[in-house]
Amino acid sequence: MDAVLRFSPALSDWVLHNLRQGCTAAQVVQAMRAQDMPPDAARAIVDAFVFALRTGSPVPTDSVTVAPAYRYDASRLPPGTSIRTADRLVRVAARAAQPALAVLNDVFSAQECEALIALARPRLAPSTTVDPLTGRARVGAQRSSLGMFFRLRENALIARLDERLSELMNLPVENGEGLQVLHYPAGAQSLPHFDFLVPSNAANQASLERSGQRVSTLVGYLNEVEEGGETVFPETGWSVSPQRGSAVYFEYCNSLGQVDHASLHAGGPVLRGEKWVATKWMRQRRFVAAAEAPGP
Ligand SMILES: O=C(O)CCC(=O)C(=O)O
Ligand SMILES: [Fe+2]
Repeated sequence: MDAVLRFSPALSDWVLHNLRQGCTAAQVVQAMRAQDMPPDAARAIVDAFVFALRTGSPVPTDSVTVAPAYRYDASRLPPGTSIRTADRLVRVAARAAQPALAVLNDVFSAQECEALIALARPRLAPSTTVDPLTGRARVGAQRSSLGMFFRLRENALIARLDERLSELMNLPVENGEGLQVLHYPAGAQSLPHFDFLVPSNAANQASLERSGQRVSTLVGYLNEVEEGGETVFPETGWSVSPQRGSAVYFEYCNSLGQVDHASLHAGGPVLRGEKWVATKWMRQRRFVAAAEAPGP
């Protein structure tokens, strides 16, 4: 059951100030605990502010609603130090539990990476993010990358990769959104964001009703970045370095439908060279794009 936690507007101003100055959530929680705030209350308050700032929702002024803590299910990723799919042996380089995350090597061959880049390059357009307030695609103030989507199984290569990622992510191919390729030129980045759709935004309702929540992401690295471009998880201090053919996999929606705020992540600035990634997002149910949905 949700509980309401009240606090002074002065505390609200102080939390906001510190987060805007670049303090991490953990640092702000620590400072509140040092002032004898109970740890769970400090965590819930700071979490609500981080969520509001990252999703463009209104920031709390004197109270937050505390939802039950995220319950971690067993990871959908198959166990073991390597995972054999129909056509490939993927090696598990590292796993973390909270958020459920893994670094995977040999997900894509060098030839597959090159082919994906060559197919995507002529179709790139300025990346959009889903506007957290309207739910509509918006050319990104949050991103400075270029992107495109393949249709599910649109050619033999994409069909093979859709199958492989479905096996790794342990959900049907049909639950996947079309593979997205992003290109970050030098200097580009994506700011910290959640991949799940913020349910409180009315404009996300239609997509959530059609296909359910996004539950997991696999970001595959298609080239060697000379410097920078790590995928960073600021809530946990994790950072994954891009390496051609490798991927970072993470989960953020459990069987209760709760979403995990620890999955906040960003594409760090590309300092030298360029960065290409292929991203697969999985839904709770078959993915139905807006264009396929029956009209009103
Ligand atoms: O570029 C990255 O490292 C992260 C990409 C990402 O977060 C996304 O595509 O949603
Ligand atoms: Fe993301």
